[in-house]
Amino acid sequence: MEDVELHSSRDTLENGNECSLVLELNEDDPLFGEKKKLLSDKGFGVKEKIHFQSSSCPDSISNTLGTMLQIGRIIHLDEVEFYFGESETPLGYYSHRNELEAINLILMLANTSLSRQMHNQMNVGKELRDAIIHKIQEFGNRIKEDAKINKSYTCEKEKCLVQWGVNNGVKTKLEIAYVDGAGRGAIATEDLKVGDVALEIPVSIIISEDLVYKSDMRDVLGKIDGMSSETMLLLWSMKEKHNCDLKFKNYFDSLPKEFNTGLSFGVDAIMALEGTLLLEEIMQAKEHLRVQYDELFPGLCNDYPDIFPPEFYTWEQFLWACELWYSNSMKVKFADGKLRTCLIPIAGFLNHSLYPHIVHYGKVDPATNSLKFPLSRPCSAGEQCCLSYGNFSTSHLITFYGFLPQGDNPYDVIPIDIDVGQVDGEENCPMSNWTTHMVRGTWLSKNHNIFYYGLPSPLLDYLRRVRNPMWQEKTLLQANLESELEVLEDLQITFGDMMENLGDADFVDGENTSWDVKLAVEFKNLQRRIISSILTSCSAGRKLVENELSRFTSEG
Ligand SMILES: C[S@@+](CC[C@H](N)C(=O)[O-])C[C@H]1O[C@@H](n2cnc3c(N)ncnc32)[C@H](O)[C@@H]1O
Repeated sequence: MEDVELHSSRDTLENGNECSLVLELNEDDPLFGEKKKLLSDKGFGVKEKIHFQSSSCPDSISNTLGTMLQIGRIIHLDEVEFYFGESETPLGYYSHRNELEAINLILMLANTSLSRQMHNQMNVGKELRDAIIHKIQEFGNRIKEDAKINKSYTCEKEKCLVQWGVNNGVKTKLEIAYVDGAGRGAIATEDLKVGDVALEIPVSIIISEDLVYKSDMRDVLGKIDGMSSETMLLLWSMKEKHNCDLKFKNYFDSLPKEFNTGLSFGVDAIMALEGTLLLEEIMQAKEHLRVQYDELFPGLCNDYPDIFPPEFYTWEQFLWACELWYSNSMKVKFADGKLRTCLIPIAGFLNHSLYPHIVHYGKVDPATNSLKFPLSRPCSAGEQCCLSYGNFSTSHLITFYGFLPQGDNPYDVIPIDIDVGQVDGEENCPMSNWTTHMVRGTWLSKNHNIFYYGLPSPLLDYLRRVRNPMWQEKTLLQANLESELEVLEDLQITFGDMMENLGDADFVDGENTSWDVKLAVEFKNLQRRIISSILTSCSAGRKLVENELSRFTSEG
């Protein structure tokens, strides 16, 4: 899961009856150059001071907010969004995540500004803040998800854990319930507003490397070359889960007996993944873990049987612990500035969503020495409250978390293996910095016109230059249209082959199919849907180009 930090902008205010906020692109942003150019194309600099006045005309605040959002969206673009971003999406914004980040950035600036304002400026600041909150509410209503809660599970172990947490200083506005298709989840017990803290966990109950350093494993593991603190913790948790008297008993008792991630896929599921990159991803991840296990065991059990009892350190238990850490750990930045991978009791019940309520978590508040989970959009009482685990593709979520998220995942990209870097005239190409190329479902793109076709511009520009090094711009010249046709034909061949490799569509018999085969088939169907959308866009694109080309023939 992600550690997210906001440091891309600053705020300021002016004297008099108007306010201003400053939105600034951070110079350390890895996409600084690209974003600077995009901002400039839209008429903005890397540091923009936006003025607004108290006004009886609501349109004025709304227009100012619109301008700030345009800048905020660009500031918060990640690499995938940037790659596909030129034509934005049918949603009118880049992605749900990006939109939520952009609005919350402006809210944070407005709040900070408001806290520093003179009395005569307060109304202006409040007007802006109300408009932002309204915008977030509107956005939230559009993306509301309906999670079905299964009331037949009483969640006794989970209740015990929450009670233990509360006794140890946890503050929560969530209760644990079974959610159809996602195991346990956290449900809001009251209406929660933007900025409300849904859950607060004191550092004292966070499971981090400090516990290993206090254990009898420390000296042995400390002597092993290349031993990471994550592996130490993994080995610690394999033993600790059998320790009935200890502090974290309630936590370990609440964990599933099996995790059902891609790492536990059986042979049938693996075979069902034939033709997909997920097959390779799972096989490589598992091979890596097997090598790691064989390096440590049975050696540690033979040499230190008291510290590493062999019955606790089988391959099956090692895999269980790996799945626990992959699917439940979070990276937390502590007050000392160090980032540690941790298990966090109770917070571990929060499920992932492509439309999350909570995106900024993972940094200990030094004032309270606790980890807070504040809302970036409202959550009504009875609604499941979700996190964003990070900007992950479905293949990553299946391999390490064992689920396929509901909705359109903008990170479901298919990388394209082409030899980059041999194109003449690259210095003239605005997108020449991309060293890898990819595609995703073309339904995610708004622009299906000629020269775009719902496909990413960096890829099309690259392929145009391979075909025609003199290719300059998107003009309806005969030579351009001819190379355009060739590019689309090349793509049709590449993706036609990919579709063929996936074989015929699979069907699952809901009742009799195991969880892993179901997941594998769902993933393969998703791949087919993406590739099919690309093939459809290519043929529609060819028709557009052929139509334009026919004018030359008829004119000639
Ligand atoms: C941090 S735990 C969340 C609590 C978990 N549901 C449980 O019962 O322990 C992460 C696991 O929850 C499940 N999960 C999280 N988000 C999900 C989602 N959107 N859909 C289905 N399963 C999800 C996956 O099994 C994942 O490995």
